[in-house]
Amino acid sequence: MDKLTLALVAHDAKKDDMARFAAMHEATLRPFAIFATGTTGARVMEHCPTLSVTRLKSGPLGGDQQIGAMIADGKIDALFFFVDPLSPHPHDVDVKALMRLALVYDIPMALNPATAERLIETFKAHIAQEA
Ligand SMILES: O=C(CO)COP(=O)(O)O
Repeated sequence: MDKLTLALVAHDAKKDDMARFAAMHEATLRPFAIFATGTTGARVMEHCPTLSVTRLKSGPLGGDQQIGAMIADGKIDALFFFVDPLSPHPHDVDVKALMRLALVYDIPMALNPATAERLIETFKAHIAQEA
């Protein structure tokens, strides 16, 4: 089976949650190819030294769009996007475009930690199947 590719993205107020989530599931995430927007990727790598994360541009500078383009190209198998619903974002159109493409291409998308915890369980099953 091909290596699955995951995308990690978090708004500033949710980066602690993303770092915690990635650290808690570091062993599960290790076999996957991981792409992240710039600052999210830096935080994840800080907390998870054994993960290899490809960092794209920061979200407001085009990172969300880069991940969206990867989704459109069929290169992302699941999106973990911890969204802050309480703050305005200068690149809100990009945020919406990223979520929209995940919907258009029907890839699993976790927008909060509660959903991410459930989605990651399905990847544990995938790893077990491969072993
Ligand atoms: O802005 C983002 C998502 O919309 C995330 O970008 P950073 O990970 O670079 O902060």
